Amino acid sequence: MTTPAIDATSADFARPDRDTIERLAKLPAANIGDAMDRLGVADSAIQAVWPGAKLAGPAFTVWTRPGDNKGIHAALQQVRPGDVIVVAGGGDESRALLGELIGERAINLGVAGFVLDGAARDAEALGEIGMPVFARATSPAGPYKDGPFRLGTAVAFGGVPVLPGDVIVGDSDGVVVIPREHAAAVAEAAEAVFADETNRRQAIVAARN
Ligand SMILES: O=C([O-])CC(=O)C(=O)O
Ligand SMILES: [Mg+2]
Repeated sequence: MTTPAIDATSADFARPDRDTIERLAKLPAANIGDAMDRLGVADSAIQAVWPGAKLAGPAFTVWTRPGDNKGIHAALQQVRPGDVIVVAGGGDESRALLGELIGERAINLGVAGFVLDGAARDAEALGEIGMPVFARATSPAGPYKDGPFRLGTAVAFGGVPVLPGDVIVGDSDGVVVIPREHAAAVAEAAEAVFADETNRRQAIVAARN
């Protein structure tokens, strides 16, 4: 049996409103995780591949055979500006799923960044062009380009379920996933965590002698 490799409707999923995404983008991933009962935090092995990389946006999901990036090329045909491409790559660290060439194409399309349950390469160049990429590893080894893949399905990413349109936030601590239907409530709760921690920190600093 064969199943279709590309779901033509995969870009049509609902996304949270921009205001909610912008509020989440301003918050530390740690505060967002705390606001979700410490759930929704992807495996901490998945980290920014260049220092200072940050991203926030709705998930465009890709499931791929480990080490194969045909699905990422297909996703670039359908992705919308502001989306984060979420690649469930089976945790494979042996082949880089993307590098600076895909990064440059993503800039042309307004993609907010990539989170990979897999590896990346060209990390320094990705930093120079400012394309945020989070990955489990870096490797100079290139990807296969044969498929199979799926776009726009539910995936498991770093041990966390991700549906298309869920919000992905990544910063220097790692990656969190916010369910789309809870995004506004989580933004509000995480803002409260941030305000509380800011106050507590100021009190700690004020007590310093
Ligand atoms: O060759 C590839 O497909 C991955 C890569 O290094 C790039 O996108 O620059
Ligand atoms: Mg390259």
